[in-house]
Amino acid sequence: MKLRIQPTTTVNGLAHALTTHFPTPPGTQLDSSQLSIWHGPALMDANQPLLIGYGNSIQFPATLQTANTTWTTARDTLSPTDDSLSFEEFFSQSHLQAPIGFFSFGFNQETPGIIQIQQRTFVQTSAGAWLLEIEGDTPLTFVPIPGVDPVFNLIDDTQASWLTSVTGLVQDLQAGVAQKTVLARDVIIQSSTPIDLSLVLRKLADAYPTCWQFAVAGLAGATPEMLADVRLGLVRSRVLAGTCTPGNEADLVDSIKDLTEHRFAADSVKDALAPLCTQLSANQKPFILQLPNVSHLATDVQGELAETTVSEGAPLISVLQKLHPTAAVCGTPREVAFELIAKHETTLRGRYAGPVGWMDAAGNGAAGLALRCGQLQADKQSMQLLAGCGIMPDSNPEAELAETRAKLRPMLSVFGLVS
Ligand SMILES: C=C(O[C@H]1C=CC=C(C(=O)O)[C@@H]1O)C(=O)O
Repeated sequence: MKLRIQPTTTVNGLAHALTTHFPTPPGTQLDSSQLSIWHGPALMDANQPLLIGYGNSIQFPATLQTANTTWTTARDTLSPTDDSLSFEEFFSQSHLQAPIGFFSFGFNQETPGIIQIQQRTFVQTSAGAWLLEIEGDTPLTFVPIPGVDPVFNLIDDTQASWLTSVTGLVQDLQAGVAQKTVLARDVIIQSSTPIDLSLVLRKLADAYPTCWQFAVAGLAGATPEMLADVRLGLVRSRVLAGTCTPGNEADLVDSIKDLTEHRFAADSVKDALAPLCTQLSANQKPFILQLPNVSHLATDVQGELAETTVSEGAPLISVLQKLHPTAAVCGTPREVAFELIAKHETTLRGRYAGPVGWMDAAGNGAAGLALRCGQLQADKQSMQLLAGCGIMPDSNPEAELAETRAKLRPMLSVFGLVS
């Protein structure tokens, strides 16, 4: 297949990019299941590209373990058209290797993930903007705008069973089975009309500018946690664990429970990255990341990747294979926590809490942790929203339940479902 790359007009943010480069015919909206987005702030000194993909051209099922070969197959299907910028010219302008793909992997190996290169991909970096389009594909398709305003309904019937699960897990933790385990629960949003994820992400971008907005194959949200940004031989990660409601940060920095919970998560990242890096640094003490709905203890980690990590396959994938699942979404020790999740959690995580992001042909890119998000269902009118908490031996189940409510708030607000 052939790919045409052309410079295009730069835009001022996500909303502007969508209206300028993905205009819909009158009376239609974008089909949420065909939309991929990556948008968000710089992490340390690494600016994030703004990426929007539409039209599911090249789609491969993949797990993190198969991702290297899957990505090589996917990217090698494309060569430039005669009237395209060459891939070398595109690289010299953007520092990205064409083509560019989106991915989203499951929390566990059994869950199918996806790698895809889309029919039209808009790419904007600090150096300019480009459109990457697969030649000769069928025309892009859109869905009709319903004639009536949507009505949203929330089904939140997991609170009681989750409290029971947390109580059982706390007993196991107090008995010394593990030190920390993350437990998640879900709620369902039902809409009277097809959900427009482009609108959802525009609202999240406005309300949560310090988070990374993402959408891949119907999984969409705004995550505050960067699992790994891998570019130019460097890896950067933001680890979050330990949470309070805004205004209670002074207690958070003194809470032994939260500091310990955070240390497990930060150590899991540093320990996984150390063998892959020649040099690794991190904040000595966690800092506070303030979001509108919650504040977190945060640690930023940065490393120089060893030559072997960079030269074998896609470096981002190699890093993710070692990192995932960190103790921010699984627990400590990892294998025991994984078993405790299987024992106590009744939620189907799917791709929630897995890596989600983008990658260029050379395997550089970024993966956020798919948190504060929802999965669009097959009917395109309902979404499963998920939120989890790091449970410790001294966790209070009611307080953890309140924390899930706070973590669900960004997505619920978009639908007007919180007061
Ligand atoms: C698992 C989630 O959050 C993780 C990330 C930050 C803080 C967390 C906590 O304090 O429990 C969790 O480890 C979620 O948002 O669903």
